[in-house]
Amino acid sequence: MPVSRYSVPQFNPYGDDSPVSHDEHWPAPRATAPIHAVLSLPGSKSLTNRELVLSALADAPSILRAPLHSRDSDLMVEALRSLGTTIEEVDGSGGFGPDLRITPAEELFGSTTIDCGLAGTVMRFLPPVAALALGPTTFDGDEGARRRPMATTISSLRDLGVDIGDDGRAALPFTVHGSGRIRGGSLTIDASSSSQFVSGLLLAAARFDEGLELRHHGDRLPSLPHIEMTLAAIRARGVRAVSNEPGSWSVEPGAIAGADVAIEPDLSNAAPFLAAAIVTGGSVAITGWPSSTTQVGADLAELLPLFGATVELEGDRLTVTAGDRIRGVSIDLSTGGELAPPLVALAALADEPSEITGIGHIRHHETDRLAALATEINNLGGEVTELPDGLAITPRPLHGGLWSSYADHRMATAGALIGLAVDGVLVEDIATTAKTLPQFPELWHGLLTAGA
Ligand SMILES: O=C(O)C1=C[C@@H](OP(=O)(O)O)[C@@H](O)[C@H](O)C1
Ligand SMILES: C=C(OP(=O)(O)O)C(=O)O
Repeated sequence: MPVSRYSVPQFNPYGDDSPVSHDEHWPAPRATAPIHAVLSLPGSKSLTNRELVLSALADAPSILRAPLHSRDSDLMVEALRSLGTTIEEVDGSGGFGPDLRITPAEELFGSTTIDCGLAGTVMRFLPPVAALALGPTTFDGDEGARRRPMATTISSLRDLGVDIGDDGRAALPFTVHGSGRIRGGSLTIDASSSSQFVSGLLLAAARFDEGLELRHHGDRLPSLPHIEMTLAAIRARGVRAVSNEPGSWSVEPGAIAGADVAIEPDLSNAAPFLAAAIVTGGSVAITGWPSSTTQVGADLAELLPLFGATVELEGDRLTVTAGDRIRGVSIDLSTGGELAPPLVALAALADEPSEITGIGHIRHHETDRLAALATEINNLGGEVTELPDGLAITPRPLHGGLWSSYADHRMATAGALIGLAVDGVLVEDIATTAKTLPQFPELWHGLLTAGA
């Protein structure tokens, strides 16, 4: 499988030609004055990977403008190419790499192995696509990917009549023996550990003979806005896709249209940058902020004021300005669990205790994020306690030390955020930010030099 220019081994966060090892310890820059910066960010991972899948399943070519180019999106591109989709780079309309032209295959072919890396969107969105291909497709990924829940993807495809072998495994690696079609119909699944189980089925469902009536049965359903994002992306391609009642969705069978889609900036990746304003007593503005969006990162406009900040949206520029103190918060973050790492780091720097709950499912993200955040903040002198579905954070004076990233991009950026306020924080494996934002170290250094 070709290694793309954004893949981790070749990614150098320092901007020169020397190779960067995952073992290198990155001295997190310490802010000595309030940050005042304006920046723009690359495209959304969640939107890019949905649009890539829908484009591959469409009945005509598509163009993605300003898509994300990162490890997760490159893995998706390579996987779809290996199933027969043509994906070409064309002149870029954004500042972060080329646009993409996607020409669907006449017929998708398996007989391939897909490297999922650590990308939830690749491992949960592509098995249904592989079932629509002819021939076997083996899915595998990083060591950490083999620990992520896959049982619902596997059992749901089996319930739809797809052959996934039977070695008793409910995790990567596994092989989908695609027959080129899925009958579809009614299906009940347990998506309590990830909304991606729902999104993966819905994205392919218009290509099932009978479409899909999908129902969730389980004690909770995290990340609902991501399911709304999936439905909106499908509808924008001319397919009827609705949620009839909470926890139930239907997609009618039919052609998925080709489209010309502008990908919004990644608003979840905006979180550490906006939080940097609060940590340093300054202000940070992000340009290209959409006026309406399905991205859960838009909730930062309501979440950051809870920490005492002011948020203003003027045109396409969202500005966060620090208050005179960092307040503690009590938040249920079940809809936006991917925002937890930067918000927990912010809470560790507040002047009163916080509780962030509703996020038991983030134990199944890139790493067990509840354990990882508690361990790393406590190693620096903090007091964070794990709750069954969240964290209790009591701010303590923090000291420098090594911050482990656990191959988790959001752990690495949370360490950088703490390092702004604490001397001597060394972030292990900053290169892991290439999962969704290869430019992170460069943009972060840019924050500190802005206006200097
Ligand atoms: O569908 C998506 O693009 C995503 C869904 C969410 O997953 P979970 O439901 O597993 O939290 C989110 O946390 C992840 O970063 C991206
Ligand atoms: C949970 C995340 O990623 P994934 O898409 O791999 O699930 C994330 O980006 O925070």
